[in-house]
Amino acid sequence: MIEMKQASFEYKKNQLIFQEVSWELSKGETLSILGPNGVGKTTLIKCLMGFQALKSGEVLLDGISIPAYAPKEFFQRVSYVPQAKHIIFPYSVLDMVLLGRASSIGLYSKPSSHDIAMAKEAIRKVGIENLTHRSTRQISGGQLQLVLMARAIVNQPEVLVLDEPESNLDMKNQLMILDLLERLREELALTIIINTHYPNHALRLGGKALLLGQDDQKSFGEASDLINDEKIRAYFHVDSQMVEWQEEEKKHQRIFPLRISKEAV
Ligand SMILES: Nc1ncnc2c1ncn2[C@@H]1O[C@H](COP(=O)(O)OP(=O)(O)OP(=O)(O)O)[C@@H](O)[C@H]1O
Repeated sequence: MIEMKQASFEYKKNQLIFQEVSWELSKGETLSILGPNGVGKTTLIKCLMGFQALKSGEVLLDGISIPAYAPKEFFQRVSYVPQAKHIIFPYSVLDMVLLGRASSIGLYSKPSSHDIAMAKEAIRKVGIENLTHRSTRQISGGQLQLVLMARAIVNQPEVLVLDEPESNLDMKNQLMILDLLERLREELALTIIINTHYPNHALRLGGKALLLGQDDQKSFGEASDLINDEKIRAYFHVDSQMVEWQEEEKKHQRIFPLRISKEAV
């Protein structure tokens, strides 16, 4: 459904950020992108969204290369959720979510009752109806992240791309975001691509993972296979301990960082 094929990118000539990265996702699958700071995760997401042009390789949506799509169609089908910390405008929650309808509303028109109904439905889906008329300046970071998620789903996209949506949130809000992603995936069959610093969030979300590391390291596969003590040492230079347990017939895995690996020093 969406795939990256042999993708390479450089900001400066002959300084590759990533090289020949490939992965593919079916409809309704999740991809977690993991790797140390500065390795190129955000850059890869920018290339995926077409905000940066690849040096070589391509991104295909339903087998068609992104530049072949009219931007309006592409951005209706593939929606991006930025990190909440970058939002500074004093819009109400409803107006912020309506911004997601901007491409359908037209430059000089007012939102129709249909646009407003869609915005309210998106607000309901993420569970923040009580904030509808609040200013986005007067809500918490976790609540703002939910507003941005409502804005991203207002056009009923097929793919949701999120750049570290849980990074500045406390434990409860992190779990709220993960629960919401799981619910949206179930209810809307959304394909989810998430850039995260938390291997445990990738394990919790399940599906696929892409590991990016230094010296052109890269691995793609099932999150539950890929995330293990050996890979955490190789990619993050940290010794870790995987813990597994059974709950309601379901096997769970979480990985705990123990110390900086001696092998890496
Ligand atoms: N606009 C830019 N121009 C030049 N170099 C850039 C630009 N943006 C990022 N870089 C560099 O590209 C590399 C990858 O950056 P990127 O932000 O993609 O990494 P990341 O894995 O998302 O990092 P983090 O986990 O810290 O968010 C870094 O070395 C960064 O300094």
